[in-house]
Amino acid sequence: MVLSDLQQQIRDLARDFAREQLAPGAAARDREHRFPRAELSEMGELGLLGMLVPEEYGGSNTGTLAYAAALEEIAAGDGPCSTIMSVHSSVACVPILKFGTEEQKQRFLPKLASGEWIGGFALTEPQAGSEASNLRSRARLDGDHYVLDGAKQFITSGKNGQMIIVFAVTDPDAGKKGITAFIVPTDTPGYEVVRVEEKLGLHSTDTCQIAFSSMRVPAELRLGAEGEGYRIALANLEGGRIGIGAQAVGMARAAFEAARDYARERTAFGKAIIEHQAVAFRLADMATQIEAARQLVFHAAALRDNGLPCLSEASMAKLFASEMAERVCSDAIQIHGGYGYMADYPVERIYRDVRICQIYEGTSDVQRMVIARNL
Ligand SMILES: CC(C)(COP(=O)(O)OP(=O)(O)OC[C@H]1O[C@@H](n2cnc3c(N)ncnc32)[C@H](O)[C@@H]1OP(=O)(O)O)[C@@H](O)C(=O)NCCC(=O)NCCSC(=O)CCS(=O)O
Repeated sequence: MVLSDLQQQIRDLARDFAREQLAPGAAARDREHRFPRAELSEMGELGLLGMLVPEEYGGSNTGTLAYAAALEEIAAGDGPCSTIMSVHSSVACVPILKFGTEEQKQRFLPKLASGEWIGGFALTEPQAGSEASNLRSRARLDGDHYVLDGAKQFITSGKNGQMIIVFAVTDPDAGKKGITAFIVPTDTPGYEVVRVEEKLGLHSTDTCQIAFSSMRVPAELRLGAEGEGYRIALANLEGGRIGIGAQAVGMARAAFEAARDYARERTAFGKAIIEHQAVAFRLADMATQIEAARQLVFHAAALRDNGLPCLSEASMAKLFASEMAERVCSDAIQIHGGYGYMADYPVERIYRDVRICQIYEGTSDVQRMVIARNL
């Protein structure tokens, strides 16, 4: 897949920003568990947080392929920033764009596209991960408000974000067709961050358990029709999975580049270790796997840009890229030897950050289920 001149320019802008503004502070933010608020504001100013939003709503409207290329670059500079960007763009902005009323689009998209607001997506519950329709959160209509009660788990930007798309059951007898989506500003009374999870990687993102107790959401913030929520969730996760594939490629590439550069510098047995065939072949395999994953991601993105079905292709891209990325990051550590295991070198952090790509927005086995259903 060859990017157009414009897509290359957008990718290069993201690459320069990620190298100059994100990568230098990534280790410190990881160590200090610091949310990248200033960095996100800069990303908003550059148009990187509104890439899937049309200009009329304040976005840069670059399309999914340019978005995937840019997201790879952001991920190569800083995995956590790419997670926030991916969730914000694919599963917070796009649902409003696709299913929102004109009033909802006017009210929320400009703030999201500029980065003034960061968005999230709350489908998962403590008992409902892969079986996403098994929701217990309830929403009942009371006058001109819905009243929401329940809990959500693993919600990116649940604390530091300003708006979350929330899924809850409005008709318990209707199964998957009883789920409804809502746009919930996080300052809504009754929205509570119960805890921010401690986790293996992505330390500068907030991954939250959220509780809603008698949370009153105005009826005009219902997204789509009553009962349409599950379809909205799955349709947007399809796009989200392309983004996570791109993130995985970017983090794998960063680990690969660190290993390649280290192999050029480090000597053993009288020569740079890259001149040893074992190391050179390992690097060649890593580069090949990264390129293969990138092409799967770009292919799914191009299908989506052309309005073509890409359910399986999005799952294939996420599955292959995320599993590839763990192998490549592990190989990158191996090439660094003992130093690769130490926090002084970036591969240790990237290895921790990339692991989640096989889990969130659908585990590898969920992707296999989706692919297998469509064989
Ligand atoms: C494992 C699953 C894929 C199983 O799905 P289901 O069997 O429950 O769903 P279906 O019955 O097939 O579909 C229901 C309904 O939706 C329509 N649909 C499905 N996919 C699409 C699509 N891509 N585009 C449009 N519409 C779609 C389908 O046609 C059906 O409609 P009708 O009944 O025909 O009208 C699924 O459960 C699954 O994906 N599980 C994983 C969930 C997951 O990824 N969770 C993570 C959420 S992320 C989060 O909450 C916070 C973390 S974060 O990222 O911050």
